[in-house]
Amino acid sequence: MAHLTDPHPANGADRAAGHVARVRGHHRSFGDVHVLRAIDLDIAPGEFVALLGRSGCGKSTLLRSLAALDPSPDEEVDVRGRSAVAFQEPRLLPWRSVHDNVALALLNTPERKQRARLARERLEEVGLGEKLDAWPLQLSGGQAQRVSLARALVPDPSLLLLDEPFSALDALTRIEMHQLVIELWRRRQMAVLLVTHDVDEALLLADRLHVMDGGRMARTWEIELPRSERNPAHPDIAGVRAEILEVLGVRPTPPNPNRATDRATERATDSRGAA
Ligand SMILES: Nc1ncnc2c1ncn2[C@@H]1O[C@H](COP(=O)(O)OP(=O)(O)OP(=O)(O)O)[C@@H](O)[C@H]1O
Repeated sequence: MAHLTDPHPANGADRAAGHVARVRGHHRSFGDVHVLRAIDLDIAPGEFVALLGRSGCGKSTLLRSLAALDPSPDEEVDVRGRSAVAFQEPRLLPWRSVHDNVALALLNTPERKQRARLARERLEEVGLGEKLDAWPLQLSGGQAQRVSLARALVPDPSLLLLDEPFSALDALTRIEMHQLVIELWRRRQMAVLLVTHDVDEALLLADRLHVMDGGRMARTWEIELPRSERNPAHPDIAGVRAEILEVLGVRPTPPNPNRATDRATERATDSRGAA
């Protein structure tokens, strides 16, 4: 496992050559408040990148720049191919069926039958083929989040942006969603940028972790260990975890490897100074 402490990783140039996203010297201010300061980030095709940091450090603002939800100069933010976002709240229309919530994202597909087929396929992909006619209010939180993911997959994104999509879910549902996202990422070979407060989630899912602090990239880690071996008790994982918590200013509490839910429930939240 390589620990890259330089905010400008040595292999950044290689990544930039075939990137889906390249951010260079990106600044963003709201009035007098500088929210993003000289951000550099490269995401290669098929990479899984996690973005951690205390509340207000600018994670969602950076994600919004990558999703082109906020305007950014082309020379600062360059995203190739299509990007799509799923948010913490599924943002479904309650008066539309599950199927229609996904089909509505297919407005560029003029033919109704084709829209219906594509919406069904996306919902089957996230394991909701049986819920086409259900109403959003009839769904569990995890199912609603699956619909949100199905909708994000509509444009076949080369970059999927996930803004804390699992943080409102119970621990066991979160574990199922982790499996689903990894399955989708492998099958579709898309890049994923996951914004999360959950250090263990980031360590389990991502190839590369960035910690932001005060609008800057503070530190980067690359995780080369196969996901199947990413046990919280593994010395490499435990070591990186401790380093991340230190950068976040959180006193670590060791996870109990005998309880699967510990990994999902223990979170380094911003509001508490110590865990
Ligand atoms: N449209 C806006 N207008 C003014 N200030 C904003 C706007 N969007 C974000 N900010 C401010 O920018 C800062 C960074 O916000 P951002 O949502 O990016 O942080 P974050 O790291 O994602 O936080 P959290 O983890 O709580 O979601 C915050 O202080 C926030 O209040």
